[in-house]
Amino acid sequence: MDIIFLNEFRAETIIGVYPWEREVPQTIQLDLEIGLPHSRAGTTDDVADTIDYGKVVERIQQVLGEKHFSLVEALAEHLAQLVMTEFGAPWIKISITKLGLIRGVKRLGITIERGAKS
Ligand SMILES: Nc1nc2c(c(=O)[nH]1)N=C([C@H](O)[C@@H](O)CO)CN2
Repeated sequence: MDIIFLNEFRAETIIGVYPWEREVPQTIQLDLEIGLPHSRAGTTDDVADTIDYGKVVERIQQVLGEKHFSLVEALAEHLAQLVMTEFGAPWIKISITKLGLIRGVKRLGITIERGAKS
């Protein structure tokens, strides 16, 4: 399977379980590996034959501006389902990282994998 990756994609969103987190946007980091349904683009050299990673970034930024989750688990699940259904990815691995939120912990978050990797 061919895999597109997006590393250290940083964006602002409202996320968290505490009242202050419902008011103040936080910078989160997203790391994605997105399986492609086929490897055609390697020979056709045509963006129509792959998943356009620019469009994935735009769509995720839109979601982060519009939807507010409590848990990193829920955000990861939502984005995983979105990329699979809207972009036709058969498999995705996504990590959501909160940065420097808890004293003594540099990064914390979740990694999930959905779909089938061939
Ligand atoms: N498993 C999780 N635990 C916690 C989460 C979370 O998203 N998943 N979130 C919080 C708070 O929002 C935290 O980020 C603030 O310190 C606590 N635990």
